[in-house]
Amino acid sequence: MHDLLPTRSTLPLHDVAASRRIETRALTHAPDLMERAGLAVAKLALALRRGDGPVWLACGPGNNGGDGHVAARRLAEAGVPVHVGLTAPHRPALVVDALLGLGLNRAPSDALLATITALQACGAPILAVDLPSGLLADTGQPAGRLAVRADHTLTLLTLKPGLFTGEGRAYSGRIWFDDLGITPDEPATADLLGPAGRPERGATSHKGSHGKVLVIGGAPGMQGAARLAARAALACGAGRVYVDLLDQSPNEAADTTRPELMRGRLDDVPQAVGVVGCGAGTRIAQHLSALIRQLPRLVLDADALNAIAADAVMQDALRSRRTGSTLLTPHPLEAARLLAVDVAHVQADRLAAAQALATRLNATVALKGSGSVVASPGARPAVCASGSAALATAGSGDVLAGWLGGLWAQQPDAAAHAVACAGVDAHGRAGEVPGVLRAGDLVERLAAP
Ligand SMILES: NC(=O)C1=CN([C@@H]2O[C@H](COP(=O)(O)OP(=O)(O)OC[C@H]3O[C@@H](n4cnc5c(N)ncnc54)[C@H](O)[C@@H]3O)[C@@H](O)[C@H]2O)[C@@H](O)CC1
Repeated sequence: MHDLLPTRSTLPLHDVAASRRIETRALTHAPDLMERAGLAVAKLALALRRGDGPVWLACGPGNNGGDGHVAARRLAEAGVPVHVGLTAPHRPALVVDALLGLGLNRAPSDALLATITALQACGAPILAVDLPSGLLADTGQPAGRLAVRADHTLTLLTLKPGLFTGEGRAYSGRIWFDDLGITPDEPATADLLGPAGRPERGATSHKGSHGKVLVIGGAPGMQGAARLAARAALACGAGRVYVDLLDQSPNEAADTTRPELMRGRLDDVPQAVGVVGCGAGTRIAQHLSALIRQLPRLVLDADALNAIAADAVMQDALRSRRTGSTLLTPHPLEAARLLAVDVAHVQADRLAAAQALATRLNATVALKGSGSVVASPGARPAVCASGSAALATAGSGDVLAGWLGGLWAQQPDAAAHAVACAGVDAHGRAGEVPGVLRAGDLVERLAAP
């Protein structure tokens, strides 16, 4: 059993169907799985309980509840007072939520909601078994109006996508994992991203070795967005970064506080990685067709995505680009516009929405938000477990787009999917601070070795 985040390597995620298949096969040679699960829960409960009161184990009707009963027996054997039931004991030292796990298949009944409310109100820390009860394992959405908000979740046998995307991080608390001694014999449904190294900088390399980025955006009043993207591309290590501001005479400096940045246009650097759309407003629409046609590698963000959502011809142009050469970085509302659905639909199943968009536009999609999803046509999707609410701030998306452009410039042979996975994870890790992170400071944190 170990504390899972931050991840140290890329790990497999398995959805409910895959987890069930793994479990069924494992049971043929390890029939004591539930004993192993219950023991793991008891061990963690011992470490987490606060005070001498009883450990309250709220056990549901299925095997999740079964894990809870085994844990209760193990705790009692260790001399720990336990209370098994659906109503709260006096001053519990810990609550073990073993109401529902993988088997959740409908909105919780009123009776179940009452228990969830009681365990939430009793004041003790909550340890959820496998999943917080009421949270859907595949999507990270509550099945009804309430799910348990756990302080800790010990997930068993497999890692479920819903712990890491959608609302998963808000409900799961600190995530622990015990594989119960079983190696999954089933392909991952998705990857949980681990840290990726930075592009190598050879001892004899020069700026020409590290590629070019062209940032196009910054309409009236929104130049900061394009400048943040450009600074991020520069901080990432791109050899040359050019900015085409849509609100400036070509003779003005790109960014007076960053003299390393240059002015440039598509015709000046036709082979650059394009980072298009940051603070671009509606003006970007008139440039997009040429950019989509000409730039060999393209990161499209913000207003570029909105313009594409509104133009079927542009969508066709995007589809006809070489697979692996386009990277879209929508937030959920932008993804919803591109898919012609509402945001709730996107958030209800972020993995599915990102995959649908990737297929529809023949592009890699980095769907932002808690548990960013990277999806590409024909590739296994990835979920990013890093990041925090500190990133919920103006400009952090511009920084991501620029960072992705900078990474790609240095790895001309990389497909968009690999670039997106590396960049999204690095951005998330740099954003793991308490409080709020200003986007300019995020660039510096990303750049730090
Ligand atoms: N079988 C085994 O040996 C193992 C089981 N494990 C545990 O087993 C769990 C899965 O067990 P189950 O498949 O029995 O599923 P659950 O225990 O999650 O729940 C299944 C039961 O809950 C009911 N239910 C579903 N949604 C409900 C709702 N909204 N309101 C009220 N009742 C609802 C179902 O009708 C069914 O009776 C895993 O999450 C994990 O905790 C793991 O520990 C691995 C080992």
